[in-house]
Amino acid sequence: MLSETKIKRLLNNYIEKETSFRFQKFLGKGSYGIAYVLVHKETGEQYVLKRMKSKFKKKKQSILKFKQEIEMLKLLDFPNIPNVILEGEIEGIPFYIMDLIDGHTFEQEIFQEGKSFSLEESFTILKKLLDVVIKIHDKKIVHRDLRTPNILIKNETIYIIDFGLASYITENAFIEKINNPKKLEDPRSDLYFIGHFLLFLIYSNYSPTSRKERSWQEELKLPKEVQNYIERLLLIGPAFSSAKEALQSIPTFIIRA
Ligand SMILES: Nc1ncnc2c1ncn2[C@@H]1O[C@H](COP(=O)(O)OP(=O)(O)OP(=O)(O)O)[C@@H](O)[C@H]1O
Repeated sequence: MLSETKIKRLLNNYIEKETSFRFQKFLGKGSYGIAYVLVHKETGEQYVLKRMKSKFKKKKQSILKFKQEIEMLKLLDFPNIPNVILEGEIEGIPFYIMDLIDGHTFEQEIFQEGKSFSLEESFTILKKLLDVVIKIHDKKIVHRDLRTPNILIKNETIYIIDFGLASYITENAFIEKINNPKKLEDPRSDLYFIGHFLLFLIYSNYSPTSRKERSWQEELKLPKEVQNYIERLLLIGPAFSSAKEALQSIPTFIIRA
């Protein structure tokens, strides 16, 4: 079997000899892939290399899924999504090089930096996020993993990474899998995740007043329009039909002009 150490060495040799990049450091490991930071030999700019884990080498479905991630990133050729610079395969292990987004994930912002966001700031971020998500849905793609570690901010601009769980939008998916919104091949899967993301932002500014377990509605005591809005994202209330509708329905009093 091809070990992770051997594939790392082969990939290292290939990158060093055949491309304009060199390995700099390990970045992180997910369930399917491993990511490294590369440096461009001439410009000194940093990039990210992501490769499939070698244990999936014989799994056709995993290889197809990994290649689909690359195909989607190439389709999403706008600035809020990392650009694919190069793609390839070593010993049957697909990999690709993309732009490094030199910002912070919202997981870092909230849980490491201890940042808190007011209701107005949370909705300003939501608005920017929906603008990007509308463009993704326009390409018939749904991300399906819009959580705080996959949404980044850099100089007030929002970026989305990790399309490992993304799918193409399927007609009628909403009716069929309404009970499992995370897996929906429908824009409303993203809206459901965005509802949770928005709650993380709002909770960053909340200090518990009681030890009792209470629902977010009871704890946050948000204005009724805001609560209804979040309930619609979370599919507790009537679902928005699209990210565009969710954007247009943001309660106007929250964001100052
Ligand atoms: N283009 C990028 N720019 C900056 N950081 C990135 C970029 N792509 C990935 N990362 C970071 O690299 C780390 C690993 O990412 P990767 O997508 O491989 O794993 P993951 O998010 O844990 O997911 P998966 O389980 O889907 O493989 C994460 O900490 C992520 O924030």
